[in-house]
Amino acid sequence: MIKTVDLTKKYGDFFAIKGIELDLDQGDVFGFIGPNGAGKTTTMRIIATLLNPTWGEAYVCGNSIYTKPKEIRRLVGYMPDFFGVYDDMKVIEYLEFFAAAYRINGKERARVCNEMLELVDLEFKRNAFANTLSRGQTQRLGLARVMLHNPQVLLLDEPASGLDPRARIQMRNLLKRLRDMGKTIVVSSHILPELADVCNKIGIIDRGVLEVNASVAEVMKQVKQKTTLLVSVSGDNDAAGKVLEEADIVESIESRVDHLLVTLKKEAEDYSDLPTMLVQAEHKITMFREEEINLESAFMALTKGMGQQAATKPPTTEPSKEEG
Ligand SMILES: Nc1ncnc2c1ncn2[C@@H]1O[C@H](COP(=O)(O)OP(=O)(O)OP(=O)(O)O)[C@@H](O)[C@H]1O
Repeated sequence: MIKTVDLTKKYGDFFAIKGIELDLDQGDVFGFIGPNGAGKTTTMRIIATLLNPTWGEAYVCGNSIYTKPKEIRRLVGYMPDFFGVYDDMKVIEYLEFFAAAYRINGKERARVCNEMLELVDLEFKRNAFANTLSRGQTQRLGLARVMLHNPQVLLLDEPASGLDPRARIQMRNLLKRLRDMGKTIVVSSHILPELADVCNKIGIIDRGVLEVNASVAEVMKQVKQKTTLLVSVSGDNDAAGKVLEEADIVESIESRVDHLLVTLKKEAEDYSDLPTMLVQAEHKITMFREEEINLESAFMALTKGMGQQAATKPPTTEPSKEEG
């Protein structure tokens, strides 16, 4: 669906992105994570055919950015991180304006605009002036706009930035809805936890280089150092702890208010003997599960040291030509 090969953009001697290789299938939701200036926008704009790379290739549904940009624009909905809305336009007029630009006419235009307002939960604002919307509502209106021509691919540049927690949740739910519609989505963010439950693949970019590119499950495995189990029994947890201490795979046991925190040795893979040991010692197990990985700390582990080394200063002028 989306493929990039050695995608590189230079400004003078400065590499905004360097050798980016993506391979996304239909229905993939790719969380594109990285600090400010890492190269997320540059990559997305190239895929959207709004910016030429210095070298490398990008394809959307097999169409090359060099030879089939028009086809790509039909297939892609690109939402930039910042976009303006016109001062004197109502929400519905704003959508109708862009629907007309996509040559959606007559009854079809009214139908599509209403459908999009419904999709992003903005029907109640249909007659409000677009410039009076909150940041979250504006972002949702932006999404409605890029969905008007029913693109298969969505490139969303930081759709949740600047939103309060409630609006972030609304945005995340909306992304899930788009995912369930089968869209292929690239969505960028500074932070992994925000995207982890929406995405199936994750890329972490730092100073133009894609440092991590894997499924969410693989990324989690990579950051997971040791397995920790949460265990409790109906009687004396500490007595149960004594039983588990005997197992070779157990590294340490800590007692919490109502459960034990059992950390396994790094090499431990199978811990199915542990509940058996408890049962044989006549303990009744009330809880036995793996502690979920904390996404915040996973992200910190993955991005340790990123963005700290001073990058070569990019020139302030735009030396290469842009189209669109
Ligand atoms: N026209 C330009 N001229 C010179 N340098 C540029 C130009 N556009 C982008 N850059 C540089 O390329 C690098 C990547 O920028 P990009 O906007 O892709 O990062 P980003 O990951 O999207 O960052 P943010 O999260 O802040 O939006 C940055 O160092 C930026 O300053």
